[in-house]
Amino acid sequence: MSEEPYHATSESDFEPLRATRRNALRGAGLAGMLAMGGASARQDSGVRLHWHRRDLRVTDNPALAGDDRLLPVFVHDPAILAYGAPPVVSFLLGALDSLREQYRERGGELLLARGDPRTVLPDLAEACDADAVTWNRDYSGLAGERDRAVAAALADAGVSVDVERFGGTLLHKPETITTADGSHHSVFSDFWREWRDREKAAPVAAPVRGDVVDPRDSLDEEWLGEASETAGTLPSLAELGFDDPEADVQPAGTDAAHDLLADFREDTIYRYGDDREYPARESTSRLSPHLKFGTVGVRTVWKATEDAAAAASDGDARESVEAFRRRLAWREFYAHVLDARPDVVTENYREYPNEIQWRDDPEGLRAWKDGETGYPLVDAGMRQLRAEAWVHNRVRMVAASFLTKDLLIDWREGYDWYRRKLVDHDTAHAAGGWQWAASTGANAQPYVRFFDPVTQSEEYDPDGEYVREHVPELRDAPTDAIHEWPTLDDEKRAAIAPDYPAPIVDYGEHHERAIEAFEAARGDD
Ligand SMILES: Cc1cc2nc3c(=O)[nH]c(=O)nc-3n(C[C@H](O)[C@H](O)[C@H](O)COP(=O)(O)OP(=O)(O)OC[C@H]3O[C@@H](n4cnc5c(N)ncnc54)[C@H](O)[C@@H]3O)c2cc1C
Repeated sequence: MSEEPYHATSESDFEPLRATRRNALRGAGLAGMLAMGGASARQDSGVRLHWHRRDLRVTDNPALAGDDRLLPVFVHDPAILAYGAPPVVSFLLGALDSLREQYRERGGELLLARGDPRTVLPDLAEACDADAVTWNRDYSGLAGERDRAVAAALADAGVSVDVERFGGTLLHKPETITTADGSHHSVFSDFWREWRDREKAAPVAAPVRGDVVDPRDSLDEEWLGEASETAGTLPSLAELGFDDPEADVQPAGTDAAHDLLADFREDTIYRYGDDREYPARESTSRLSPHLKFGTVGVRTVWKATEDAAAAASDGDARESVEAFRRRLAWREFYAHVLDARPDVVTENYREYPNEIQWRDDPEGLRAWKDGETGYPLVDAGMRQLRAEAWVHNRVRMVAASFLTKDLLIDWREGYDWYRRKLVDHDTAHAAGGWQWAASTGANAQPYVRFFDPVTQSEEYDPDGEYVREHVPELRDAPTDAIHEWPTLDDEKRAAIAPDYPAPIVDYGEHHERAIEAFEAARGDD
């Protein structure tokens, strides 16, 4: 089971890179071409190299504001791609295509390189005679480690540049919202009160024509060589080592993000308060992959909530807007937790005196992944995941609870499957969501949480609409039979939907088993 590793490395652990970097660049797309040429920079000065990562937009990007002329670059980094999967990487390529277009409209070009940023960025900074290198901060252990390594590599290469990290990914950086003793909040309600009441920055304007340099003007032709033709060439999924996604992945790019946000802000946000927990009502924003890759800025989303609140017709409508803002706060809460505890990706956040005795159950895990557990709401969610690379939050929780409590399978197995299948996979929210569902996470509740998949189905999919959409075997089943499927007798099940599986576990028995496992972990008598 693979996961973004967290190595507690410090800057001094990185080997000096200059000696090896020419070789490391060979054969790596633009980076390789850069390596083959000589390094004679043009006379242009005042160039700022901006390294795009999860901020694939030009509007509402604080790192792009300023007087220097901008040379943007994205680096396909094998160390990061190792944790990628077809849905996220396909969305990423769509987002890069859109970003490249935005730069072209401004007379510039997005440089697309492949290789180790510790070698690509110093070479490029040297080649364009950059005064500064900027990027927006990300919060995983791997990202922090990479930031330190790139800063060290720039210094080591003797490139005289200012390195500046911006906080464009969040409304409030981790160090600005803390408990009284300066540590991160582990209780969401405390965090929310403080986060909500803080003033929020407005989105910054996009750079205009003239602010952006064309690399063909900034980098010497001879030096740039073939790269001048291919600077904006996107690799294919196959070239990056990925198959096509199994799912129909939602459109990427800034236009798609802004269309979603505009529709949501005009209408859906006012029913978000009442409808957001009902998967069939399609009342959530679907912005998660855009917020993950930054094809929309969070300040822009916040501004939309201000506009919606100002236009709200009554108190209920304003409360609905507030319910959505609370979700944006969850996003930042988990990013702060990850920043403070990068190990939450692989280790329990909450300590139990004894190990939780997870079960090894390959057949149960397979049935869960394939949406064949015989629990219709769980199966609908797992099939939506494969079909759309996205799942409604309520159903993510129910499916995660089923895996970790009813099957008593380690949350890391579920995390890994979601990572491979979700288009919005985000280390912070995935670790936060999985550990919350598994009762190992940042959570104010001292008790072990269970979601009964039958009552969840009755409450949140009362007409069985969501299940019918994703589980065709149950399309013609009466609604009661959908909810009660796990407790129907075999004869009834065979008469109603002969092709849909019987439940793989008895909920009552397995509920008891999970309680015992958590009591043992807590050391209860
Ligand atoms: C087990 C589990 C795993 C999850 N994994 C991810 C993940 O990998 N990536 C991801 O973006 N979200 C994850 N979530 C959180 C949540 O399910 C999704 O953010 C949400 O369903 C996305 O749909 P939306 O954009 O329509 O959300 P909306 O309801 O419209 O919310 C707006 C935005 O707020 C943020 N948000 C909403 N709910 C949460 C939450 N509970 N935690 C953190 N941020 C939230 C997201 O950025 C979302 O796009 C997970 C939740 C669970 C229970």
